[in-house]
Amino acid sequence: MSLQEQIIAELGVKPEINAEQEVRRRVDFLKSYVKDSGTSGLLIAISGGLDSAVATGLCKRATDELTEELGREFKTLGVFQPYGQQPDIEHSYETAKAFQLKYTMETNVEDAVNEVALEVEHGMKNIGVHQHMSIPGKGNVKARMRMVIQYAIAFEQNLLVVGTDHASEAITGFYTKWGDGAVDITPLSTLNKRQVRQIGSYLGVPQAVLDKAPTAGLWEGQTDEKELGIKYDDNSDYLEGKEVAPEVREKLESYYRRTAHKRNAIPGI
Ligand SMILES: Nc1ncnc2c1ncn2[C@@H]1O[C@H](COP(=O)(O)OP(=O)(O)OC[C@H]2O[C@@H]([n+]3cccc(C(=O)O)c3)[C@H](O)[C@@H]2O)[C@@H](O)[C@H]1O
Ligand SMILES: Nc1ncnc2c1ncn2[C@@H]1O[C@H](COP(=O)(O)OP(=O)(O)OP(=O)(O)O)[C@@H](O)[C@H]1O
Ligand SMILES: [Mg+2]
Repeated sequence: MSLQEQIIAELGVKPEINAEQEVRRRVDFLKSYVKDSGTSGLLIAISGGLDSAVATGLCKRATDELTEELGREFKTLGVFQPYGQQPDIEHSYETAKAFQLKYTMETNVEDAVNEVALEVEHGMKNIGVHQHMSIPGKGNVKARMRMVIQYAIAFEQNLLVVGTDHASEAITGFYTKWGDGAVDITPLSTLNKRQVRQIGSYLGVPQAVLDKAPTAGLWEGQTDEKELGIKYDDNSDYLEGKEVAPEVREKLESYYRRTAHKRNAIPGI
């Protein structure tokens, strides 16, 4: 078995999908998990990007169907979490509107993130390091602060935190460990980015969101493809078992190996 075949098997990616069937399967998965968990629904952080828009569509269908079938209300709560001013925040609001979310809120992470950064910089002085936090380091604090706030709200409202990780991110480990990677349930797992977009189009994700370049939004000008040096088309081809250029294969497999610690259970002795 080649490494490509092993990765595809581990991440459970199919070479092609039927959007309608995949949506049904994933909505059913969310419904049965929520029902068994005894919670009141789902919390999804909406960034204005594609993955969270698709997850929002799935969550809303699941909680609407549960409400109808069980005769009591199940919620999908959409949480917008800008750091200061978010230039594309209108896409988050458009997503919530497209899926007719009844419950939304905005929680700005800027002050909390800057407070953490100040404490880190203060602490580092004690070991003789006099510098600001690095841009990627502070980016990870943003992702983790979002997670802290999501879990605080989820606890208060008896909700589960929904993650947006999918196979194209899992293979590269392109998420913050214990940040956006720390969630209760991942309805997009086993899909590559092309398939996430296919499902998004089927669900009615706003066109502007379907068309935009994927970004973590952790610093100005950041895009996934620029940071990783790999196009999602190539990443998706690889996960569909297709032949890709040798340099693409090498890069993907190198990210996969380096980020194994994010996908594995915590090592102990
Ligand atoms: N071998 C090992 N075994 C166990 N743990 C290991 C380890 N190597 C590092 N670590 C730990 O992992 C930490 C590094 O991992 P992590 O903190 O995640 O940091 P890292 O993987 O370096 O950075 C996160 C990456 O994900 C991207 N990201 C973040 C958030 C959202 C999105 C998005 O698409 O929206 C993308 C971000 O742009 C960046 O490229 C180290 O500080 C260390 O604590
Ligand atoms: N500004 C934000 N507000 C709310 N949630 C956010 C924000 N930034 C990131 N998130 C959360 O972190 C997740 C990971 O971000 P990621 O960029 O991978 O997904 P996305 O933005 O939904 O889609 P895309 O990858 O196409 O940009 C998001 O899906 C969302 O749940
Ligand atoms: Mg994004």
